[in-house]
Amino acid sequence: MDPELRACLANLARTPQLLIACDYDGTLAPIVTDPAKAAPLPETVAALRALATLPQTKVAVISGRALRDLAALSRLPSEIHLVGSHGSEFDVSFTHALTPEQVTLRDKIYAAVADLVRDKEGVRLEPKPAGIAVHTRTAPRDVAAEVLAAIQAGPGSWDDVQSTEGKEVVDLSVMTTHKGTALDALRSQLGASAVLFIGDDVTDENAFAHLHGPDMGIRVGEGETLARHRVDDTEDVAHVLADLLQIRRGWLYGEQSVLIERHSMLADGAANALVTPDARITWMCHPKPDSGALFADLLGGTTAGHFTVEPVGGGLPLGQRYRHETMSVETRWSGLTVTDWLDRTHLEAGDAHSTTLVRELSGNGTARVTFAPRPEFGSLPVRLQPLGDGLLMLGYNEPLVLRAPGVEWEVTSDGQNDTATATVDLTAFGGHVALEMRCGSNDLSDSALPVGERREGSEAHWRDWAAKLNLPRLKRDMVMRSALALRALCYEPTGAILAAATTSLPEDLGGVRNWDYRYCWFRDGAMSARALVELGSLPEAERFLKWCAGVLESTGGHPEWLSPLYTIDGGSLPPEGIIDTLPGYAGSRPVRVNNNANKQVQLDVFGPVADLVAAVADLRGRLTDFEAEVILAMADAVERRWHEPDHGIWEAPQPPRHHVYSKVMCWFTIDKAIQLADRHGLPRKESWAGLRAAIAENVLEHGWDENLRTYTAAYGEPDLDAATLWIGLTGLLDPADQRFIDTVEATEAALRSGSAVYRYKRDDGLPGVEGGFLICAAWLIESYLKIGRRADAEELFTQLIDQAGPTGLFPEQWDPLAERGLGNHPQAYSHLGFVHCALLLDA
Ligand SMILES: O=P(O)(O)OC[C@H]1O[C@H](O[C@H]2O[C@H](CO)[C@@H](O)[C@H](O)[C@H]2O)[C@H](O)[C@@H](O)[C@@H]1O
Repeated sequence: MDPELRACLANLARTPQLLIACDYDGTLAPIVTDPAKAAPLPETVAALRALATLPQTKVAVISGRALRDLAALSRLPSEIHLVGSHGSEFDVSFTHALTPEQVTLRDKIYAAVADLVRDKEGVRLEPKPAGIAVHTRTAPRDVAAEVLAAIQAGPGSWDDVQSTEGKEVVDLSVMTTHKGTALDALRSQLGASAVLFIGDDVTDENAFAHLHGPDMGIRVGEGETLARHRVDDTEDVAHVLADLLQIRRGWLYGEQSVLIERHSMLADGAANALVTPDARITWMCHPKPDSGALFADLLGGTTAGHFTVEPVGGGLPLGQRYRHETMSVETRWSGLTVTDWLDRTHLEAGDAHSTTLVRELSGNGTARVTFAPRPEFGSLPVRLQPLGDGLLMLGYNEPLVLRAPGVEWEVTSDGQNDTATATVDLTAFGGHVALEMRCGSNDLSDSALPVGERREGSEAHWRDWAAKLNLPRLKRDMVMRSALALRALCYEPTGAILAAATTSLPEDLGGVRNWDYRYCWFRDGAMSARALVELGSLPEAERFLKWCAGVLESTGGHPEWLSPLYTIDGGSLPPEGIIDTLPGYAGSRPVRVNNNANKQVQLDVFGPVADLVAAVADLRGRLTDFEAEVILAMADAVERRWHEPDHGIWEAPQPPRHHVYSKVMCWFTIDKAIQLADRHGLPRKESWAGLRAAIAENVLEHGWDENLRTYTAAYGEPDLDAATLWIGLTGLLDPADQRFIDTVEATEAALRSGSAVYRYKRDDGLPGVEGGFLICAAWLIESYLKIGRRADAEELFTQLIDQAGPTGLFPEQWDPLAERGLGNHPQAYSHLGFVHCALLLDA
């Protein structure tokens, strides 16, 4: 196939809502002498049928034939829209749409044509609901010319009669529609974002004339045309459709869905990036981790942007690992090692806007490098210009260069975007090449500090930090990796902590449970910082609490009005949106940005923050003024709102309920405030003791279900929730109390399935089924320990270990049947749960 045609098809295949419309005779079916015997090519039918079953893909045939004849001849299934009579007949009851005058006129045409062609050798008539086709293909040439002239001078010239000439046919109709108007109607009816039209005849030119924007037209065979592309015959059409099917299917379902947990994260303390087990940068946002993606291959395949290094000879890597106690990742093949890391130099100089991704290639092999940045999730077409010691990206208002001295690039375009490729013989470079993608810079010159020194400096940051941790003996290295992952999710410039590095990795493969976690939740952030405090590191918690204090200020003295989450800068999130040009991980759509949960009421969020303040004060031995302000604000918020129903920790888009977990966390907040007053001199409020007792009494009475003999998810409702375990984990209920033991057992029975612990099983109003939550497994492990079931705790912990990817990172969830991770990655919840359990079990 012509490469330009293929490139355009590939672009078209990536439109969110595609309409494929084809003419019938001469396009799907080869032209034959007898119109009643025109059958479509079987390969064409197979491709059309398969295309029509794809999501976000519609198929239509727009023919000059009567709809009834088109259906009978083509035998196409009902999911393919058929339009007959040159775009007039959209359904079989069409004849009823003719006015009595049109019926009279059509019958007059039938009679006149019958008279004109009587005794004319080889001329065939094909009556249609709104007119008639006069075929001359089998007539002697002189007879054909005579009949054509007579028709044109006769009924073809009458008022309100439309005469259309095609291949050895003239069509007379009392309707004035044509294929262009039919295409317009289909486009709006089906909500197409782009259209492919394929046709072979003069009548198809009306459809080509109505194409615009990202649409594509293909003319079959000879003849003047408005279509931009041309193929020879109906067999070529079959090839085009088969190719389109393959490309679109790949795009919709994910060309290569690397298991979520197998991705490793690079980080510099502000930015992050994900790398696949075979050294493809598959995810990176710029200028901030919650900005638009520069590489969104993870959610849209290679066309959504990637940066790949591979050996020219191909083959799977020998392995991949983090360089010891750092956030640098090494991927090794025989003769080629790729070392990926994010340079901290700018950040340490106070520049949080710039990010440098360094990819060091070493060895004696030959590597192929493909650089395909696609800013803003691929919505900004870019050009790449070789310049000096590298490449300059054009078409993006953020400067970006790739420094690669001595590397020769070949730049190709797919019509929209440029891609740069290079073959690098490492021996010719002395065994080492450094590729530096500098985001936020157009400087291609050599840095003051050599790459090796910068790597040393960046790695020393992580190593020095890790060296100060109090790590357990149990699974020391994995806990270290979890700690580093949590540290890497901390956004140093503001102190915010991301819930995860990604958006829209699915909780249900192929489903719609895809959310954006690149923000800072009070709950998740506090729990993350708390886990690091448990490991002996205070700065992340101190910075996070400063971030909290900043956000609190923005409530104007109303901490009870806090949103559950904010941007990493402490701002409110814009409304949730969808990137409909991305097909999603393994076809899991939609890809969402922002998160509407920020408008929910979640009254539990004060508890983890209060717990963090208490842990920080205990470790430091003192409470600072701004931490005191934070805890007082949290206690005030609880006092004002604890009695209200809320949306709860899991953010289901459902009416608020009196969630047991939220009430428990309100109790926890006051309990921690009292503890801080006792231990660290926090000014005590008289009301706290009574408030704490009132909340406890309320939860213990209303959260209990006597029939089920368990605390449930919400007052008066029978569904269970793993978060309810916190009734015992906080100490609100003595873990030795039979009601807690019963709750643990009921939770295990209802929500645990093998190695997975589900958060709940109730219908949450969303389609699809999700995996077990790793953090819920951690809560159950802690609960087992609290009720003296150590062996069960150890067993579930071992199962949790198996859910980590090869470089030790955890996603949000686990599918115990498919044995694969689900949800955003790496997920702070999962890592903090793992750290906490390892510390508990190590004791
Ligand atoms: O819009 P189309 O689907 O291409 O229909 C246009 C006309 O196609 C048919 O006639 C043509 O195909 C016949 C079978 O191959 C051939 O014998 C004839 O010469 C062609 O003109 C159909 O019979 C007409 O009604 C359509 O108007």
